[in-house]
Formats: sequence, C-alpha cells, structure tokens
Amino acid sequence: MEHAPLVAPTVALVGRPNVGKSTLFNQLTRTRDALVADEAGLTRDRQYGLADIADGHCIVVDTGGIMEQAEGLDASVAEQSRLAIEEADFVLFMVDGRAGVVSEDQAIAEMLRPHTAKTCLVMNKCEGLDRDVLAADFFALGLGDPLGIAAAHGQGMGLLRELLAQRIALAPSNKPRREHGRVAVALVGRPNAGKSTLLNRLVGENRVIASDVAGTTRDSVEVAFEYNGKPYTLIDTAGLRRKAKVYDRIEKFSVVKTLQAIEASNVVVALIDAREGVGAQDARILGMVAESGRAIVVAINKWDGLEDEQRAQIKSEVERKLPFLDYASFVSISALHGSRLKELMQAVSKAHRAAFCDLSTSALSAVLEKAVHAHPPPAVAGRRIKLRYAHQGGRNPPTIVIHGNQTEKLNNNYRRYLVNAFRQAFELDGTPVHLHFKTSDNPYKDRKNELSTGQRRKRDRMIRHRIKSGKS
Ligand SMILES: Nc1nc2c(ncn2[C@@H]2O[C@H](COP(=O)(O)OP(=O)(O)OP(=O)(O)O)[C@@H](O)[C@H]2O)c(=O)[nH]1
Ligand SMILES: Nc1nc2c(ncn2[C@@H]2O[C@H](COP(=O)(O)OP(=O)(O)OP(=O)(O)O)[C@@H](O)[C@H]2O)c(=O)[nH]1
Repeated sequence: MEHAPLVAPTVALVGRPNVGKSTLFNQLTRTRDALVADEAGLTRDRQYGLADIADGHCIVVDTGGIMEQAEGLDASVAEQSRLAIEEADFVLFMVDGRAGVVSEDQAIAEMLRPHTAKTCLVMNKCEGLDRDVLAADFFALGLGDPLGIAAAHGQGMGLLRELLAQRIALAPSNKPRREHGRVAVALVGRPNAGKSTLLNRLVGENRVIASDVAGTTRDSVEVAFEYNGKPYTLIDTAGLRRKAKVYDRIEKFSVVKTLQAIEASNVVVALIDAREGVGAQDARILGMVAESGRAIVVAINKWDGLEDEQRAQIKSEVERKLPFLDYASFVSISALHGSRLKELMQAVSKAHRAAFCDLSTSALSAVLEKAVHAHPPPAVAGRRIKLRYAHQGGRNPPTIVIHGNQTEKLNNNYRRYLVNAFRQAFELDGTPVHLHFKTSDNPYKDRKNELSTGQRRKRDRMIRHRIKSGKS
C-alpha cells in the first residue's frame, strides 16, 4: 500500500535576542495554540509549535528558546542550535530592521553560510518605515534581499506564509497524515536508551511489510509492521543516528527529529534507561511529549538484571521527576531480551483507543453531574460555580467542553479533580484529557432564583439537545 510519509517539515527561527523571534513564533503558530497541552505543572515557554501554512502544516522551532533553556551548558547549547539549523528544512534568520546590522547578526550569518540555500533573511519591526531604505544595510550579510515584516503588527505575514508554502510545499508531510487504521507510534528517548534494539525486537519478529520511506530531506524512517494482528507504523529517527555515528562517534540527540516523530505519531513510546535514571534530557523529551498532547507510554528499559533496590529507586525517581505525566502508563521492559513487550504494546493500544475515543454528550454530562454532586465546586464571593453539562470538543487528545457559569474561576485542583473523574469513568489511560470551560450564554443568569430546579433542569436538557443536534 502506498502511503504519504507522516513526518512534517521544520522551519527554524534564528536570530539574536530581542529581534522579535517569539513574536513571529506566536504569529505563525497561534492558530494551533488551542491544541497545546495545558497540563498542570508544565508551564514553560514554548520553543516549538505547529503552523498551518496553505493546505499543510509545518513545525516551527525557535532556536533562541533552545539556546536560553539550556543556559549554563554552553557547548551543548550551541550544539543543539546548530543541529536544529542543520536539520531544519528551512531557516528564517531574523534581524531588527530598526537596529541595523550588529556584530551578532554577522556571527549568525557566518554560522548560516553553509545553509544559505534554505535560509531567508527576515527583517522585523518595519512598520511605518521604508523597507528599501532599511534593507540596504542588510545586503552586507550576503543573504540577499530581506523580507520586511512587522511581526507585532502582523504585517508581511501573508508574504512570509506564501514564501514558506513555496519553499516547503514539496515536503511530503503536507499531505493527510493519518493512515486509516494504522497506529503511528514514535519511539523517542535519549541516545543509548535502547530505541534501535526495541525497534528491531518489535519489527524483526513481527514484520509483515517493512517499507523504509525516507523523507526527501529528512532521515526519519517509517516502518510498517503488525503486532497481535494490529497494523502499526513505527516512526523512527534512526537515520540521523546512523549518520551521526559515521561522522563523529558522539551520539547526538536531535530535538527536531524528536519533534517530528512526536508530531507524526498517534502514540509516543518514550524510553527511559533504567540504568541511567531520569536525567534532564529525559525530562525534556517527556515535556515535549506532554506539550504535544499525544498519548504516551513510558517504557522503562534495561529492566533485566537489576537489583530490587535499583528497581524501587527508579520507580520512585520516575514518580518524583515526572509528575506531569500522571496519565501515562509506565511499563518496565527489556528490549534486549524482548521481555514484557506484549504489555508494552497492550498499553500502546489502550492509549491509542483512549486518545481517539468518542464520548457521548449524555455520558459526559452524567459523569459531570455525579462528580459535581460528590464534590461541589467551591463558592466564589458567596456564589457557587455552576457546571451544567459537557460535550466532546475533540479527539487526540480527548477534549471535553464544560458549560456552566463563573467557570473561569475554577481552580486547578478542581479542574484536575474533574479530569480524573472523566479519566476513570471512560478509562482514558495514557492520554492527556483537556478541559475547555464555557460560560454559557444564559438569559436567566441574573435571575437564577426565579427558576425552580425543575425549570432549570428542563432548560439544561433543551440546551444539551441543541448541542447534540449540532445547533449550538
Ligand atoms: N516595533 C516593533 N517591535 C516589535 C515587533 N515585533 C516584536 N517587537 C518587539 O521586540 C521586542 C522583542 O520581541 P521578542 O519577540 O521577545 O524577541 P525575541 O527575538 O524572541 O527575543 P528573545 O526572547 O530575547 O530571544 C519586544 O518588545 C517586542 O514587542 C515589530 O514588528 N515592531
Ligand atoms: N541490558 C540491556 N541493554 C540494553 C537493552 N536495550 C538496549 N540495550 C543496550 O543499550 C545500548 C544502546 O541501545 P540502542 O538500541 O542502540 O539505543 P538507541 O536508543 O537506539 O541509541 P541511539 O542509536 O544512540 O539513539 C546497546 O548496547 C544495547 O544492547 C536492555 O533491555 N537491556
């Protein structure tokens, strides 16, 4: 069967501090922000997001963010940014039109010299000024005529999007991403965690069709296989690792590849090396998965031959360091010996089912009512927060829209309580569950005491019916 590669192209934003990278990043990715995980305990600046361009989408990586996040680890930081640039399908090099060329711009231009073919110079903060006059200064960078924009004012965004559509339109990932019936699984984890070993175990023994589809400019590889009669596609980043091993022996961790694999997947299997414990890099990778909203199974690998004490230690470490993954299943495995892979794949299958499940309005509302009855929301300034009914707003991850009033005043604890209630009721293991609150447009809201309980119920039933029949 022919299938479109799943991996999305990436665009790297490069530039010295304060030129407006974050502003541009937000402009490009804003429409997709609603999809971003907003799980408690995971608040940090985003360094990557999805941008809808023309009919497709791409991943945008803010390399400035990468540089800042890893402050104090200078060498690896520079390395990460450089690697992100190398691997990007396209680079937007941002400069500040008002400031003119400064020495940092020149240094970055030098770094980009080998990549000029895929680099576009973007001159920001051009509003109200003559672009041609500002541009003259930047010719000296040797990167051609800059595109003038004003990210903060949304000016030039149309042109920029057009340019991206032209330059990365050929990327095959701008095609429909989901193959019918196939569960796309990404294997992620720091170097040496055991990804290749696991892949070989899973695919080697169960190979039905194996098609290695290397992207045109990317090295991610998709491998189709069946497990227990179910079709899967593994999205592997092995291509890069092989290459890295050839030209220098240092194992490289690739943010871009990891992002692409996560983004293209339905379920992520994240490997942790039980012998190494949960390091900063593991936490970072898992943070990326959590932010993506993908279903996840954490495989604690190299479980073979460990003492009980070591096993207990890694278990407590996982709990302590990864509280934001409280929805994930953790399966200890040995990729080398092939142990507990059945459990692993069962967890994958379960997480996939949960991520894509359909939830009826009546069932959701019933669970909501029960949860509210057991623990009513707190009162705010003497008024109770009312939660009336719920319906499904999306899948992968399941998104539940709850209607009520004063919902914006609900605290995080109560939100978590509700998520758990839904999770338990519908067995939503392995996937984040997102809640959206809506304060209903309720004509009676200021006269609530004039409605009897029976009248209110009747009205709620009517609204629920309207939602169900798609009229609201
Ligand atoms: N005049 C003007 N200012 C802008 C524009 N875009 C961004 N800025 C301002 O430039 C400043 C820096 O913007 P950021 O988006 O934070 O820049 P950055 O490159 O991400 O900076 P770092 O986070 O330090 O790397 C902010 O004060 C923005 O409001 C623009 O189009 N015109
Ligand atoms: N004891 C033990 N060793 C394992 C297990 N899984 C992998 N290894 C070993 O760990 C090392 C790294 O495994 P790989 O599969 O190459 O790891 P990787 O994550 O693909 O590494 P990169 O290609 O560098 O990203 C190899 O020496 C494996 O034999 C396991 O379950 N138990």
